[in-house]
Amino acid sequence: MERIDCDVVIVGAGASGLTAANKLKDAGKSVVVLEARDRIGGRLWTDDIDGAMLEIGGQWVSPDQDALIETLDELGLETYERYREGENVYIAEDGERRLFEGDIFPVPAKTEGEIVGLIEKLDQLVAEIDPDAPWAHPRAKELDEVSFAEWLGTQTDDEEAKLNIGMFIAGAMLTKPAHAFSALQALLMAASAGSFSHLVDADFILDKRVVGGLQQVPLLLAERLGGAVRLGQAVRTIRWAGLTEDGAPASDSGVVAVTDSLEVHARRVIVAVPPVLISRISYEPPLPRRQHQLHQHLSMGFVIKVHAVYETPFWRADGLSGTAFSPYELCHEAYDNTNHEDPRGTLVGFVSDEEADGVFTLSAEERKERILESLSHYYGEQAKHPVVYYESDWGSEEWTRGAYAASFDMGGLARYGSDLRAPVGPIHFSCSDMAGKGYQHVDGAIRVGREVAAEILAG
Ligand SMILES: Cc1cc2nc3c(=O)[nH]c(=O)nc-3n(C[C@H](O)[C@H](O)[C@H](O)COP(=O)(O)OP(=O)(O)OC[C@H]3O[C@@H](n4cnc5c(N)ncnc54)[C@H](O)[C@@H]3O)c2cc1C
Repeated sequence: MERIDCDVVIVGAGASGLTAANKLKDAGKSVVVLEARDRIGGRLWTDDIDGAMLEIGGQWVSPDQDALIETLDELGLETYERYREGENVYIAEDGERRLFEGDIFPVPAKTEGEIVGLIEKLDQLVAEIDPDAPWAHPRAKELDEVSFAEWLGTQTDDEEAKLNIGMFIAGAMLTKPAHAFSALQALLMAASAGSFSHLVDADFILDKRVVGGLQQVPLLLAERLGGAVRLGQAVRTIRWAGLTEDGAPASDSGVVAVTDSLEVHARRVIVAVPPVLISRISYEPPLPRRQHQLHQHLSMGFVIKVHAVYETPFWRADGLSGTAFSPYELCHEAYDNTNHEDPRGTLVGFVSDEEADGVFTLSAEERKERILESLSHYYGEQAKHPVVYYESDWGSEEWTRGAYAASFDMGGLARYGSDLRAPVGPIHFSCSDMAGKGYQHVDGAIRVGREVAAEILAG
């Protein structure tokens, strides 16, 4: 077994762990980053699939994400705007295809009124929520005990309004059905992006992409660490001294992170993995009861990101922006995802939660057919014939287990949220799925990485 000694060992070479590692290194600390996969980046993964550059994981940057934007500037990365000229498509319950401009879907006037009213109501509630402490809201417990679907039902009986508003958080963000998470969890999701209106505004939330791909962020962050990142090193065990009865570290002997071939001895460890994977590591002695409990109340959402590349962005010639929504379609949202200066056109569509479960019961061929059929409802027959087709399936990725990120079950956020990021002796936690601002996004991963590094430097 090879032994390495350093100040801080970081488990996970995603954006969060690598940000923390860079901040610590810049402050003069020695760091080692242990990564289970044979690549850097975690949920950021830009790859060549059949000759097309695809963003298999995260890709969009919105204007409020200042931690990510600062990092892009520091790394010298350029951004470009998502194509958005022309009309958007909405498909109604009866299958009618309607074109529209702006954010509000072309629905009957009564439904439109309900949608506008719900957005206003949600914006007001979201303004009361501190994304770093949603559990501190005076009605946190009450809002965490009602599902978002039920809460919507208390506001309106207009089914189409409920489905559309639900979609912005359920299918499009937490990627769980609206009955599976609380109203408080929905408010956190919106508060983390600044307002509910921001989530409704595709031009805001899906504003820019990075030339050459967003995986360059973790790749360049890793490069700055020299040889400190070790790939193919799944951390199996973390040894530490435990806590005394009053919660203080039992000794200052530090930690040992153990993989199949390495032992890294350090003063502190940052476990920078999705929270659902924290308990995949054995802790000797075990983590306290509170962590044992809280880690069982988080789960990953599930979405298939579908990439379809065509010889040309044919929809543009039809006057379409590529932006398309329908709560009644298998692909509930889809966009023009053409790469910077690429003559070929790319569409990206999303199949979420129970719809994703459903299509994974089909053969790969049938699934592709169903998904392309859905895209063709938005863009016409040509959508059925891509030259490259790919489904990002993060549910099958052992070191992620879902997409986009983790959220609490009903009641879990108010009950456990405040302890999610609390360090346990020399063990610290960092991940986008623990962020307030930028929650579930790269921006949040960077923010938490910075904060955990500062916490260690201050201690
Ligand atoms: C399909 C998809 C689309 C997305 N779209 C966007 C988007 O457009 N914009 C946006 O901002 N965000 C998006 N996201 C979310 C964003 O990618 C993540 O929030 C962010 O990358 C998470 O970074 P992280 O470092 O917190 O975690 P991760 O990237 O998950 O990194 C954790 C790392 O830990 C490693 N690991 C796990 N267990 C161990 C272990 N025991 N030992 C060693 N290593 C371990 C993993 O392999 C991984 O590399 C998307 C995510 C997905 C999946």
